[in-house]
Amino acid sequence: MRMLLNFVKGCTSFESIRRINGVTHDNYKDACYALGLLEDDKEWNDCLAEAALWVTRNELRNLFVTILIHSQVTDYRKIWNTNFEILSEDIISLQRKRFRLKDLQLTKKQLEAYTLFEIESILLKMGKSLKDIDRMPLPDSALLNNAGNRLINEELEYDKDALKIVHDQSFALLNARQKSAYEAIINSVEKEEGRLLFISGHGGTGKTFLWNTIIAKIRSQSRIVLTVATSGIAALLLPNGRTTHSRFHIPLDVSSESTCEIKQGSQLAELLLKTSLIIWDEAPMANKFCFEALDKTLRDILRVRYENSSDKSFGGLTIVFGGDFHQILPVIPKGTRADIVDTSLNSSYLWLFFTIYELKQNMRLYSGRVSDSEAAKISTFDKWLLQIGDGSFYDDINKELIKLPPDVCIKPSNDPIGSIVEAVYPSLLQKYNDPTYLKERAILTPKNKMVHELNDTIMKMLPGEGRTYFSSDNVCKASVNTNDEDLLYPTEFLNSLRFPGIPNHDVHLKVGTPVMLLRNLNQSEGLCNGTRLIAMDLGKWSASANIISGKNIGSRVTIPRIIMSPNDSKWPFKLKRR
Ligand SMILES: Nc1ncnc2c1ncn2[C@@H]1O[C@H](COP(=O)(O)OP(=O)(O)OP(=O)(O)O)[C@@H](O)[C@H]1O
Repeated sequence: MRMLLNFVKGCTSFESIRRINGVTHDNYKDACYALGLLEDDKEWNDCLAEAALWVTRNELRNLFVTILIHSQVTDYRKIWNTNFEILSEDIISLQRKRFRLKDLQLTKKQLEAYTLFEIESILLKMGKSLKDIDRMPLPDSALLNNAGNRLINEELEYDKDALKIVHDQSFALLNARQKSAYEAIINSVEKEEGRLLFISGHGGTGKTFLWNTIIAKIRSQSRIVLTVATSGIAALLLPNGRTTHSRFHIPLDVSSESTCEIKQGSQLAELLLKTSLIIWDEAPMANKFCFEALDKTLRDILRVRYENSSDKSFGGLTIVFGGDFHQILPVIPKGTRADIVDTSLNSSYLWLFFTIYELKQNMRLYSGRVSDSEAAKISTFDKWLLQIGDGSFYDDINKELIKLPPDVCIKPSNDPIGSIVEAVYPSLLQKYNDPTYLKERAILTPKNKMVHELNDTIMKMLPGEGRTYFSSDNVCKASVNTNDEDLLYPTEFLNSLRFPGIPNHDVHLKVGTPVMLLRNLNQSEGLCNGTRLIAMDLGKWSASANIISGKNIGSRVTIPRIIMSPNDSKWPFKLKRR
C-alpha cells in the first residue's frame, strides 16, 4: 500500500488505492504489479504474450533471447515451457520451406528441437549459448553438428565476386599514405608475418575507407578477417563489425591478469585459428588490459597453428589497430590525467612492437560529395578542431577558454532551452515523424540534469498522450549485510535516485519520439549502446521501436524491461533497476 501511495493520486478509500487505469485489483500486490513496480517472472510471460499480438515470431524469439540474457529470470525452464507454443508458431512453415516439403508434419519433440535451434542461432550471434543458461533445454546435438561451425560459416558466406569489384574500385582511389598502410597489412597477412600495425589519423582521414578496402580484399579471397571496435556504434560502421568485448569475450572488469573467456575447442577458438587478420577500430578508447587479455589468449589458442606462438605478440596473428589519440581515451572514473595515460594502449608492453602509419589528408573534403564552399568551411572547422586537440588554441593566458566561431553559436536569449530546441529542431511539430529529419539531429549536453530538462520540454511539445514506464527498484541482497534494507532504503528513496547512464525511475514515451539505446543488447540486430530508434508500439510490458541509425535501419525491434545497475555509485549498496 505504501508503494501505491507514491503513485495513485487523490485516493478516497482503500479500494481506490488499488484502482489502476480503471481496474480495481483484489490486493495491493496485484495493483503494484499492474504498475510495473514489482519484480516477478510472470512479467516475462505477460511481456511475450502481449508482444505476440504485434510482432513476427522471429522478432518474438529475439525478444525471448533479450529476456534470457538481460533480464533476471528466476526459472528459465518455466518461462520456456509456458511460452514454447507461441515461440514455435511459425516453425512448421519455416521447415516446410527449408526442406521444400509442403505437407511436412513435426512431432512436439521435433518442434521443440527446431525452435531451440533457432533460439541458439540468435544466441550464437551474440556470442552466447543455451548451454550457459541454467536449466534451459538444449537443441538436438545432431542439428547443431549438421550446421557446423556457424561462426566460421558466417565469415565465409560473403559474395566474393561483388567484394572483388568493391576492392578494385576502392583500391584505385587510395591516396599514397593509405596505399602504403594497405600494402604493409596485406603483405603481413599473405606472408603470415604477424605484424602489429597502428593506423592513426584524425576524423575523416579515411581509416574506415582503408578498412573496407582491406576487408573486401581478404574476404574476396575466402579468408577470414574479424572486424571489431571498442564501442558498439563504431562497430556498426564496419562490415560485420562487433564490439571487442562481445567478439573476444573480454571481461568487463578487466585487469592486468585478465584473459578472454574463450575455451580451446570452442567454436570461437576454431574461428580464431582460421582467422588471417583482426582489425580493431577506435583502439585508443580501450583500456590497455583489453589488448593484453587478447594477447595472452591468442598466444595460448594459436599454439596449434604456429610454433612458438607463446613468444609472439598476439600469438603471431596480424593485427591492425586504428584510431586517434586526440579522441576519447579510456574512461577512468575520477581518474587523473596520469591514470588515463597509464591505462592507454601506448603504455602497454605491446606498444613496443607496433609499426605506426599516419593518415593525414582529410578525405571528407576530397570525396567529391561536397561543394567547394562547403569544403572550405569544413577545412576551416577541421583545422580549428585539431588546434583545440593539440592544445594550441586558447583565448586566454590561463589556457582555459576557447573562443567559439560565431557560426557555430546560437544567439543568446531569455529562454535558452527554447532557443536551442528551435535551432536544432526547427518546425518540429510538422516533421517529428520523419526519420531522416530526426536522424541528423541531436543535442549534446555535459550534464544529465540538462538532458532531462530538454527531454521534458520536447516531449511536452509533441502531441499524444504517451505512456509512462516505472522501474522496479531493489537493493541487491548480496551487496548489503543486513536484512533491514527495506527500512534503511525505502522504495521511494530508491526510486528517487538518479545515475549517469541509467534511466530514471519513470520514463515517459510517446509514439514517434526518438530514443537512444543505452545498452549493447544485440549487435547482430544493430542494437547497441548509442543506437537511435523511434518509439512505435508502446505496450504495457515492452516497447517496439524502429531503428534509425547504424545497421538494420528501418527494422523493428521489441525491448522488454531489463535490469541495470550503476557501475560505481556513492551508495553503500548495489541498486538493481528493472
Ligand atoms: N581514398 C579515398 N578516396 C575517396 N574517398 C575517400 C577516400 N578515403 C576516404 N574517403 C571518403 O572520405 C570520407 C571520410 O572517410 P572515413 O569515414 O573513412 O574516415 P575516418 O578516418 O574513418 O573518419 P572518422 O574517424 O571520423 O570515422 C568518407 O566519405 C570516405 O568515403
